[in-house]
Amino acid sequence: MAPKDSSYIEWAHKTAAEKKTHVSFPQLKYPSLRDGGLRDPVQWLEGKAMDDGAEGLWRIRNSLYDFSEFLEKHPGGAEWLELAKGTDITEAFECHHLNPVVEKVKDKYYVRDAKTPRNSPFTFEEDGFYSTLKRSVAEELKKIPASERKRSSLIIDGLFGTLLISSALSCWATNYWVVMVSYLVASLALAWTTVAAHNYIHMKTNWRMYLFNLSLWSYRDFRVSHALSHHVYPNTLIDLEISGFEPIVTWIPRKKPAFAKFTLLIETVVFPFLFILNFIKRFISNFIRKGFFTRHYRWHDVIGLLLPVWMYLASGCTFYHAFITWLWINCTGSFIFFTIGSNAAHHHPNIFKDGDQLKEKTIDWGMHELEAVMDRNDINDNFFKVMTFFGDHALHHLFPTLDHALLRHLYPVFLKHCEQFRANYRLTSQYDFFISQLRMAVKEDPNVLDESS
Ligand code: HEM
Repeated sequence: MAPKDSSYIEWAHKTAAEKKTHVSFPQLKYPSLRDGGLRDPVQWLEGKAMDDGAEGLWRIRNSLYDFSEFLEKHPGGAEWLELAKGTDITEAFECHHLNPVVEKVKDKYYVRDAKTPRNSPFTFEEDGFYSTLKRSVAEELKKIPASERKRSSLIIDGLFGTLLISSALSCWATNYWVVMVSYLVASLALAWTTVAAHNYIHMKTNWRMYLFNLSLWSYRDFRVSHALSHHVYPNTLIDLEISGFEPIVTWIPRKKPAFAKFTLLIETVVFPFLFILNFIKRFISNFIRKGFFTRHYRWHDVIGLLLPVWMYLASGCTFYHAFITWLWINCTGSFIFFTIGSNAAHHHPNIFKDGDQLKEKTIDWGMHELEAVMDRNDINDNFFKVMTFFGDHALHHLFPTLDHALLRHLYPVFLKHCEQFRANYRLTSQYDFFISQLRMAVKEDPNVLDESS
C-alpha cells in the first residue's frame, strides 16, 4: 500500500520503474504486452486477455459468458463482441447500454463464475454516481425529439461533401491560390470528417462510421484503441491512447527522457505521418501476424485509398499528380487531427493520470471518468465545434453511444447528479489545454493528495 506522506513520490517512482503493478491502483497487475512491439489494438487485446481471467470467453463482473451464439444477433453489431472476446467487458457493457433489458439478455449466456478477481479498479454500485445518473439519463432521452440527430448528420455529410469537392479542385485547378486554398480546405475537411466520424464509430454498425477510414486509419482499430481501451480506462495504464504514444510522448508522470523537452517539435514532426503509419502498421500485420488477414483485415481497409482515386477521376489530372496532392492532404489532415485530439480533454496537471495518489483504490466508474477528463467552455458553446473538436467530452465519455446532438440536452440532469455526488466535473479553455498538454509531457512527479482532501 502506498504511504500517504511526502515519501509517496519516491515510492511512486520506484513502483513505476518496477512495472509490476499500476501506481495509482497497486492492487492491479501491470498490463501484459503494454510496452514494446507494435503497441497496436491487436497487441492490446492479446495483453488484456492475458490479465482478465476471462478464459477465452467474455467476462462481466465475476461471471463468464459465452456469447458465440449471440454475436450475429447483437443489435450493436457482431464486431464489438468479436473484438472483445477473451476479455473483461464489464465497463464496456455498462456504458454502451442504457436499456436495462441487456442484463436479462446476458444472463441467458452465463457459463460459470470467474476464478480470479477482476483486474480493474472500477465499480458500478446500484446507488453509485454512474448507475444513478444512467437511469436518469435514460428517462431524459425519452423527452428529446428524434430529429435532433439530424444536426450531427448534417455536419458530417457537409464535411464529407466539402472534402470531395475541395480535394478534386486542388488537383484540377492551375491557379496557385486556388490550389493552395482548396488543398488547405481539403486537409481541414479530412481532419474534421475523421473527428466527426468518431461520433458514429461508438454506435451500432452504420455507414457514417466508415468515413473514419478516409483518413487511411481504421475505424475497427479505433473501436479498440479508443472505445474499448481509452474510453473505459482513461489515463490508466490500460489506456492505449496513452501507451500507444510512448516512448515518443509520455503523458503519465514518470521519469522522462531528455528529448521530452522538445515535445512540441516532436509532435510537429510526427503527427503528420500518423494516419499513414497506422495504415502501414495494419498492412504489415498481415505478414507478421498469423491469421491477421482473416481475423482483422476487412474490405473497409481500402476506403482510404479511394480518395486519391476519386481525385484522379474527378479532376482529370495525372495519377501521379493526384497521388502527391493526396499525400499532402493526408499528412496535413493527420497533423490537424492529432493536434486536436491530443489537446482535447485529458492531458492537464489537474486531471488524474496513473501515478497520482488516490484516497481509495477502487472508484465508481463514472466518478473516475470525470477525474480523467475536463471540458472546454470555448468548444462546448457551439455545436459545430463540439462535432469537430471532441466537445461535450465528459458526457460523451459517460454515454459514448449517444449521438453528440443529444448530449447538450442532458446537462441539467448531469450537473444535478454531479452536485449530489460531489463528482469532479471541470471546465477550462482550449488555450489552457494546449499549454497543459505540453506541461504533462515533461511532468515527472505525480500529484499527491493535499492534507485537506
Ligand atoms: C464489448 C461489449 C459490448 C459493446 C461495446 C456493445 C455495444 C453496443 C452498441 C454500440 C449498441 C447500440 C446502442 C444504441 O444504438 O443505443 C448495443 C446495443 C445492444 N447490445 Fe451491446 N455491446 C456489448 C455487449 C453486449 C452484450 C454482452 C449484450 C448482451 C448479451 C449486449 C446486448 C445489447 C442489446 C440488447 C442492445 C440493444 C439495446 C437497446 O435496444 O437499447 N451487448 N450494444
